[in-house]
Amino acid sequence: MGYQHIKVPAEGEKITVNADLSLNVPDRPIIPFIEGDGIGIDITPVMINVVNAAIEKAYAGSKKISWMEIYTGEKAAEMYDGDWFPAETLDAIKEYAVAIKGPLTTPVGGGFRSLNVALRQELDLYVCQRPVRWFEGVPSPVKEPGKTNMVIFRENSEDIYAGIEWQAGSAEADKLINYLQEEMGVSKIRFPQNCGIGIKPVSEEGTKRLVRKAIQYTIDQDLPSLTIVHKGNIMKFTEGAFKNWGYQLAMEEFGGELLDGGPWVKLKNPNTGKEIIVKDVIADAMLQQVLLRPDEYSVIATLNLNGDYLSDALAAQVGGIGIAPGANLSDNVALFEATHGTAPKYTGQDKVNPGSLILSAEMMLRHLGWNEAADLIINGMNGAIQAKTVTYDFERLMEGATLLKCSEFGDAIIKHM
Ligand SMILES: NC(=O)C1=CN([C@@H]2O[C@H](COP(=O)(O)OP(=O)(O)OC[C@H]3O[C@@H](n4cnc5c(N)ncnc54)[C@H](OP(=O)(O)O)[C@@H]3O)[C@@H](O)[C@H]2O)C=CC1
Ligand SMILES: O=C(O)CCC(=O)C(=O)O
Ligand SMILES: [Mg+2]
Repeated sequence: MGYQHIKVPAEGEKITVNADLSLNVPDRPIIPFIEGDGIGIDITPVMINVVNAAIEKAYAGSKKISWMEIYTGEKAAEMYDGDWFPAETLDAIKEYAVAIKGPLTTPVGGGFRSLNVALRQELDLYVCQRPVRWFEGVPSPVKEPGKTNMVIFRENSEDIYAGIEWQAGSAEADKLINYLQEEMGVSKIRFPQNCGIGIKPVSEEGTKRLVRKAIQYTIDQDLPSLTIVHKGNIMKFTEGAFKNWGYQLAMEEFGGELLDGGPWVKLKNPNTGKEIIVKDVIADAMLQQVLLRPDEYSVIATLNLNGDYLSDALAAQVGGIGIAPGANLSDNVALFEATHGTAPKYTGQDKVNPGSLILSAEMMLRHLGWNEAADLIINGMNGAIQAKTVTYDFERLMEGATLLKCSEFGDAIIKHM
């Protein structure tokens, strides 16, 4: 495919996806990357350096990534005459099947909609997978951070988060409010004049495809439980339905049975014969559960907005969003990205922690089956942290630590591989 601004590397081949959704990964795959806005310019080059070093060390030149820059956000707007979201970026991600991105700016309360959400929607990346684990030595506000070891499966395509909303005073908001009042008998809109309004779609199909991935992950990783997190007591037909469909799926597709009459479900891991408990917790209670009894939770399946909140809250328990990785997944495309945003006040200072994006790349390497390189990244991260050579976010909370710049922390990871 010919691109306008994307330069396809001369060397390298495409990753392709088989009918059974497994990947064919050449030894020199072309991997598209979006540098990202704000601190993207600091962390993305460091991530690339660390990944290249890990691959070189693991495979001594027999494998190598051909990086291909693609554009979204501020950099795209400059290159594509004000287009923040060029169509060829989407084409490239689809064509190359695996990509990684830095964070992108989203204006609050107006301006364009989130480019991050748009990427997930346009590519139907319906799973946002965010593992939360503690690295020994990382400073944490909790007493026993090692007890926090969870993987969030956040529904990534539906919910109030999808941005279907109209501004107060707009003709569209007035029309919808009028429709709700006149046609649907709604009398509970407290101040119908000058009232913004949003829509929260949650479907059976959207819920089940997310929960299916979460249960499969629980089975594949031999984990003890899956917790459905929802606010179904209040939003009965969206969040409550998410819970019900989740349990239903566990029973119908995974052979689950009610535990002590329900609603919890137990199912057998077909690989290990061990029991997996599928349970649910209401979202507000979950925020205190994860602090008070973190070791009772393992895999979490939740809706889009809950998952957004829970991701940052859980990340804080293990050291903060500076080391919180993630993946956005469809059945045939994977786009890896950090949990945090553009942290604009730190842009270009070579200061922030590149750990989140590096660990997102570590997930990407496992997705490719390049586990040896992924393991080296984990070794390097452990080594750098245990040597107390860390970026500002950890250094300010650690006794006797050495403050490193963003790029120096990347070098420290490479040194400790
Ligand atoms: N997927 C994406 O691309 C995302 C984009 N965003 C967008 O990013 C912009 C900024 O959002 P904001 O709410 O400030 O959230 P951010 O996640 O960008 O930053 C919030 C705070 O988290 C800490 N932090 C973030 N990244 C790092 C890092 N790499 N290392 C160390 N500390 C870090 C900093 O804390 P401290 O001040 O304590 O040092 C920072 O001020 C918005 O436009 C938002 O929409 C937000 C989330 C995800
Ligand atoms: O798109 C954004 O600006 C925010 C996204 C976000 O916070 C997230 O995905 O965790
Ligand atoms: Mg977020």
